[in-house]
Amino acid sequence: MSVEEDTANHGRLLGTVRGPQDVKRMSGEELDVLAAEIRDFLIAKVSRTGGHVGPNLGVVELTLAMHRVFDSPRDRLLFDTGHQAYVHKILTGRQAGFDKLRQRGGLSGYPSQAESEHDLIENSHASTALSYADGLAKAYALRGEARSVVAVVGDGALTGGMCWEALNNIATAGNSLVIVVNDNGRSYSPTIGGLADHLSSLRLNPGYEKVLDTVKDALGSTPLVGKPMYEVLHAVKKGIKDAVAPQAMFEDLGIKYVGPVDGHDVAAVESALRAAKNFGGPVIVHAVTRKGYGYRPAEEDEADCLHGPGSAFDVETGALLAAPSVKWTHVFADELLAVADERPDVVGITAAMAEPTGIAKLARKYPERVYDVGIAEQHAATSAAGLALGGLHPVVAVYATFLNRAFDQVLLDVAMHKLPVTFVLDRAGITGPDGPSHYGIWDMSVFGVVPGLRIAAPRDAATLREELREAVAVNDGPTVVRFPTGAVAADLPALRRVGPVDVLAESARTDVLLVAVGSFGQLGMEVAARVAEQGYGVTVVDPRWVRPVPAELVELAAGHRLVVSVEDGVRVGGVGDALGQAMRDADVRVPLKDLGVPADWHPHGTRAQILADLGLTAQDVARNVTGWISSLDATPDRLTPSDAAAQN
Ligand SMILES: Cc1ncc(C[n+]2csc(CCOP(=O)(O)OP(=O)(O)O)c2C)c(N)n1
Ligand SMILES: CC(=O)[C@@H](O)[C@H](O)COP(=O)(O)O
Ligand SMILES: [Mg+2]
Repeated sequence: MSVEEDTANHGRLLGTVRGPQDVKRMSGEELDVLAAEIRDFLIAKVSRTGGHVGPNLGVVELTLAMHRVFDSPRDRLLFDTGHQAYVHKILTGRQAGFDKLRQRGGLSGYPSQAESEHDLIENSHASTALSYADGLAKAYALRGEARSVVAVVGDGALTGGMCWEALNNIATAGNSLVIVVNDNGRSYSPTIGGLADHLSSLRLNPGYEKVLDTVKDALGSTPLVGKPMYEVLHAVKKGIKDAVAPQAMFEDLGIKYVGPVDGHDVAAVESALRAAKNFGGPVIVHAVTRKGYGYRPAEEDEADCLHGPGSAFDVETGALLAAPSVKWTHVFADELLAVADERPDVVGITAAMAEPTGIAKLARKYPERVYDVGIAEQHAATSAAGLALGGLHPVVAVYATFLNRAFDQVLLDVAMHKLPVTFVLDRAGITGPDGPSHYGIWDMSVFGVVPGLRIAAPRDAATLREELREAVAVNDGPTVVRFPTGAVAADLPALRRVGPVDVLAESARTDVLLVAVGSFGQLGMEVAARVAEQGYGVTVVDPRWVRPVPAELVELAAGHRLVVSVEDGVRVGGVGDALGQAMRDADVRVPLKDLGVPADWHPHGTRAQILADLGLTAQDVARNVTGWISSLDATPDRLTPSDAAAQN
């Protein structure tokens, strides 16, 4: 089936859209049909690949209006977080790519400059778009370029501190700039905080609740997929008005406010955007939308409106097709609850991701002991410091990649004060579909330099439970427990423990000490088996607490001919690097090879694919180890201290 045929199957009009200019000349009726066809397309495609179906169903009309009012790429359209840019990609000639959405070599789930001149921000971390917009608008003003800058920012992203730093500057700069607040009332779950309450007070304009409910009921009776829903959407075009109301919070900042406008009415959004475009200064257009709009399984998904199913899902129900598995997150959630039952001082913090991080389980039993701070990881870290100063032991659960932005807070607000805060980093290491800005590969290097901070990397469920308990038992400094995405690794019992270090395998020969960090424990066992076939003895160890490097690891190194470390984190400054330094400090002159992730922007794909691309598989590591140890045989004069000691 050709791309045209495939696209046409999702709608006659959609098949004619090759770029933004094709939507500029469409009539209102055609736009309603196109919006329905785009929804049909999104549901059909993303249900096969997984992805951010809920957020994108909520911005169909919004994105159509933006591309009709502005001239991308001369005018710059920015998407905060970027997970809601699928419609933008559909309108900018990338419909054919959706069959390989978020797959290696296929379409990124976020804007990508390599894909299109229409894309700019590739970082999937929230709350950055307004800062980019401020900078861009200043550049165009200074260069005398009459180009519009439009930034779409979600109500969730707006709870991030950077947004307010940007708004403060945007107001002062006074440059022409359009900020579209895509207000669907949710991050994953309902957006928290005073700002969210303020936005909802605007949304509660009686005109909107009634009309949106009418739309919802009408859409509810429409077939989910297939025949376009335009007659229903068409029926609501009339009767929805822009409500241009002065808004103290924003206007006092010096930023004009337009809205709230119904974000599902192309004409209404267009008129608001045109007004904003021509205003000659910064303007906020407050668009009220529904996450998952027009797709009942998403609209009715209490947890997160099908925010981002990680894989294929059933179109009729929205349920994932893959068989459920026990995830690292589930093990953490269960153990945290068990700890909280015993420790009334233990509290939880989430940055708008209670369900994805497992903290929601604690919140369901102890709602008063869990704090959702919004998408505000910096605040989460220092608020945790406050909680600790108040005599509690906070557990801050975030994805590893998102803690990067709170380095200063962890270093100087938590660690310098030697405060008992535990950071649980889910999705540590290579994750896969979300690509480079989601890879949690920096934590063991970046936070490994923090004085007094200890990092644990469990290898399975048993050690996750054990190391979480060890972490919350530490009361003289911060701790980190980090684990990867996906199904938890099978339990891997230790033969014996040397200090904090678990010995997983050993042999009569002590040729190689293989330091398998965290979930690479199983890989280490497979490597040992492969290398043993070549006649060499491998001792496989799991340090468990990887930073600072345990002294016992250095002692074990001294008894071997070669040390190899392998970690799901960047090499530079990683565990292997730190072990090498510790060995040098102890004058242990055994050759060390440290394997890990190169510090680079690695493409999206599956976790397994990316690790294979990086040579982080048992087969590749075994081949390298065998090569290294056999080359040592070939150069007997290069004795190691252990060999020399053995000769005396
Ligand atoms: C710094 C950071 N923290 C957490 C996330 C995870 N995350 C991705 S989308 C999202 C919710 C965004 O809500 P909103 O901005 O309202 O956009 P919507 O999905 O509602 O369109 C979150 C928390 C992130 N991308 N960046
Ligand atoms: C956009 C974002 O940051 C999250 O929605 C992310 O896509 C979730 O990833 P997981 O699928 O690993 O929960
Ligand atoms: Mg939102």
